[in-house]
Amino acid sequence: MKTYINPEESSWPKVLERPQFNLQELNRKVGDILNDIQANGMEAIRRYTEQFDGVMVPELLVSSHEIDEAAAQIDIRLKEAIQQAADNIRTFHSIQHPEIRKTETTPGVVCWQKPVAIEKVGLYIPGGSAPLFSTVLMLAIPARIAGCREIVLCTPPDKSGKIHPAILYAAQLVGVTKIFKAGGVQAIGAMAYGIGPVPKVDKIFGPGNQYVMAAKQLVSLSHVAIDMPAGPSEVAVMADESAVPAFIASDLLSQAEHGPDSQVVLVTNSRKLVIEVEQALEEQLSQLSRAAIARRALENSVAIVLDSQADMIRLINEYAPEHLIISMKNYAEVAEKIINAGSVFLGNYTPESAGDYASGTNHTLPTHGWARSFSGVNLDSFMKKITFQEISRDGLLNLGPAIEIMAAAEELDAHKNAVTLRLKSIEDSGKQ
Ligand SMILES: NC(=O)c1ccc[n+]([C@@H]2O[C@H](COP(=O)([O-])OP(=O)(O)OC[C@H]3O[C@@H](n4cnc5c(N)ncnc54)[C@H](O)[C@@H]3O)[C@@H](O)[C@H]2O)c1
Ligand SMILES: N[C@H](CO)Cc1c[nH]c[nH+]1
Ligand SMILES: [Zn+2]
Repeated sequence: MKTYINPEESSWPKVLERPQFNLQELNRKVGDILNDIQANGMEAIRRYTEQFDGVMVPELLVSSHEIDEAAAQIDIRLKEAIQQAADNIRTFHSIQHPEIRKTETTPGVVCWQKPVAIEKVGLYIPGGSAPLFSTVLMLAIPARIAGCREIVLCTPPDKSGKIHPAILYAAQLVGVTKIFKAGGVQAIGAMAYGIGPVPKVDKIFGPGNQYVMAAKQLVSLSHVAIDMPAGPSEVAVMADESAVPAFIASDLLSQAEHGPDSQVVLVTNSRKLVIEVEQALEEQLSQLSRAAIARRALENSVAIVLDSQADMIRLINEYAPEHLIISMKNYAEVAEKIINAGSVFLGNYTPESAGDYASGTNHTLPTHGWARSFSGVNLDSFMKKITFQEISRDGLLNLGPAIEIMAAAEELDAHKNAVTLRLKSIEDSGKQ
């Protein structure tokens, strides 16, 4: 981790720069694969699965036998943990149900908005370097609560053509309707276009590596909606002298171990803390199975010392981290001033892993600064809203003249006429 002491504000964008992809090259490569999939369907999907996942998969659809087999392989303690996490995720997302509220905007003019589930959703579950079965819970539980009719899941097969049993177990537990062995761009193309046994879905959800993220963005230009750009994981920690260096190191490493393109950031007003965190990082790294990945992510990462708390807050809002941990004495006060972050974790006893797995909040969150404008996945993500209105005769008498004047001013006679004809009929019926 590189350390910066009171960097000039003008240099913050450079200091906070995220690992860059060659976007043009990435989009060209991913675009070519998508075109091939559109043109050659299943043959292309099998070919790319062999090329990128190293396995030929004759049948994409996971059978009920494979699902039963997986359930038998899961340890009872893992099943209980998954159940506890699922219950909390269900509780937190259930309270997000929007109310239907009618309002009378003008006497006789009643308007309301009704949330309706998106019918067919596609969930992408990363599987390249770790089987993220927790992401199954994060996506399928709100999809079920929203009432989505078809919940399709794609995830890459391993070298023997199998899917990790915990992914299959979690998927059947929370009501995924079909599971397919497809990863990366192949999976996104299959769900966007509807290829072979994979149905075309209306919206694709889920995180993934740079290829998955680029594919989601490309198919969203013309074929399907997507949740948001959710790419390589990141965390920022704001800490003062009340923080525990070992806890901070563990939180930084928990996101660094996701992938070499992850980024972690420490912002503090204490130089001593930076030194202690660096020592703790070294101690903990030696015990991690994914130490090599985490070390590479730490090369993208920074510790920043800022003497003023107001500057710390401004810098974090500029960075807009996917996850933010606030380990400061006055964390509640600081949290109030955060305007750009995917998910915020308060105090010394709230590790970011809690949100990754089991506290109930969603871990599919905007990365790469997209937290400035996107929310993480929530119940609303699986719904669209239809507006309704009903206007009575009196209502049209009250509102009609304004519509006529506005339509005339926009020189749209037919629009005006749709009101004028009705007003005239009301007038005529009053004369009889
Ligand atoms: N933001 C979030 O909410 C969130 C949540 C969980 C995970 N993540 C991130 O998701 C990512 C998961 O990445 P992953 O790689 O482990 O799994 P992945 O499933 O996203 O990607 C694996 C797939 O990438 C494709 N691929 C690999 N090399 C390729 C190449 N050269 N060209 C084209 N396609 C290629 C393969 O088809 C493979 O199946 C990590 O970066 C992690 O940080 C983010
Ligand atoms: N931290 C990831 C989101 O950025 C989610 C995750 C899944 N499993 C562990 N962590
Ligand atoms: Zn994580």
